[in-house]
Amino acid sequence: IPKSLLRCSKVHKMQTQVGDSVKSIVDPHDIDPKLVQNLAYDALVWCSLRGLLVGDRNSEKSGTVPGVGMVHAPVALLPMSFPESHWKQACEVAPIFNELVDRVSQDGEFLQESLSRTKKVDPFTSRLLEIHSKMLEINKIEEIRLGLHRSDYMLDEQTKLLLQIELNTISSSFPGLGCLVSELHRSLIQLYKEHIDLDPNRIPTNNAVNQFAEALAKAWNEYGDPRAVLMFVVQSEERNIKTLAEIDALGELRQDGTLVVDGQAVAVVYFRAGYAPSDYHSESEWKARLLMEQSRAVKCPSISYHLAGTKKIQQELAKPNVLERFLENKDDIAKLRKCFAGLWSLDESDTVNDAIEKPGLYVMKPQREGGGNNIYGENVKEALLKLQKEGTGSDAAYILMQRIFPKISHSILMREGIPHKEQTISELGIYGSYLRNKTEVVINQQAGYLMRTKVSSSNEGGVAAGFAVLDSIYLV
Ligand SMILES: N[C@H](CCC(=O)N[C@@H](CS)C(=O)NCCC(=O)O)C(=O)O
Ligand SMILES: [Mg+2]
Repeated sequence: IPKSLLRCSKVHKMQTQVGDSVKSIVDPHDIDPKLVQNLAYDALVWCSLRGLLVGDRNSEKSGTVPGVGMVHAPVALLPMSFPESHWKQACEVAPIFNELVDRVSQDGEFLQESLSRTKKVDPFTSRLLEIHSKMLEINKIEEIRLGLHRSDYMLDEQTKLLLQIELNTISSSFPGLGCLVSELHRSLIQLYKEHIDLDPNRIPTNNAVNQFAEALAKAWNEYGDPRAVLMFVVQSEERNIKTLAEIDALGELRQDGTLVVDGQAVAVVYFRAGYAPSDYHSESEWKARLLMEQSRAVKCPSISYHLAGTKKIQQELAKPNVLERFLENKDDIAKLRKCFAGLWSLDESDTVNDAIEKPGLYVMKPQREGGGNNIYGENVKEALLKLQKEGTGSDAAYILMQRIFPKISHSILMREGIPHKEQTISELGIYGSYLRNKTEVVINQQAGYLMRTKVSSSNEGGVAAGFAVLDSIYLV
């Protein structure tokens, strides 16, 4: 570190009482500006060398030619402090949520019944349900089931409750980049240990990408055909993998149920697309989805896993006595219930009226994935009044959820090479991997984490959507 820095005063340590021990955490906004510049520079070099990169929206070549038009991923400069007790709680419920998704996925009647009114007013979810119905009609059994989930939480400041935002069962983003951010922060703290009094070991190890890859590989192994491939389904303009349209054009189903695409048998289909209406440009994509679902290939997710991850199912599972339908262990049920935020259908008129009066306390959610779809603040009131006026039953396309208010923290967000001091809130995602073959549970584990930090004034969260940055956690 340049000598000039060594004269910097030690970074303020903000003493905070956590439980009975005094822990020191650094307030990033107190860090000497010169030190911030050096931290930022070293962080950018690290990102460049270690592939903590994303496509650069400003470069027209980005996304077409490998390695061209990249920029460092939007990251926080230092990790976000997070209570160790809540970290442990989030890790502990991961395998229970994995098992719940699997049990729910096997209850076709529950899925169809819970989504029956949504089916009438939400064309996209209706198409998914049609594929699911077809599978029920042919009594399709998915013997090998693979789930690569991410359960997202916010820590409610007032109640200190860790509350689940949603459980993603399809295309759970950033297992790869999330691991790298933990390593970046550990390296920076190590490098600047003379100036920043933090312990790199308080950043939990994050092995999400390897654990996801291991689950995909083991699913391929369970399928049992060494010549068969693992196929990623992605949005167009990506390569070496397939879009839904290509699968329709190149895919076929053999008599024995083997899925063959472009002449190759497919053992595992891993969806990193197919979760949004925009992924289905025509009937071609829907035919591809059905073709894959009808096949023996292991789908990640299957149509049932996909439906089990809808907000409507999340809301139904939060109703009294519903978890008891799927899980036996009372302690497990209690652990899940403890992290359920308020969740209501729009049939509950008291709640709807309260949301019209106090819209800021609610989030209104359609059955959509991929970010940018939820309704906040005054827009909740307008949307509810509009639905009441229309009276077309379209309210079944939405759920209402308690708005969670996490603690506002100081953070320095790196965007396009520039550090920005911001007031932020964060959302912790815990990855879970689950692999089952008939009655054998081959994998059921917590598989790393993703911390996303965004400017506190922003309603939407997504990193890809450009609101949040990738972060890691510092246990306090
Ligand atoms: N391009 C697709 C993006 C897939 C996607 O949006 N996934 C949802 C869960 S469904 C998600 O994880 N959203 C949080 C990521 C963020 O904050 O931007 C991919 O990566 O496969
Ligand atoms: Mg989601």
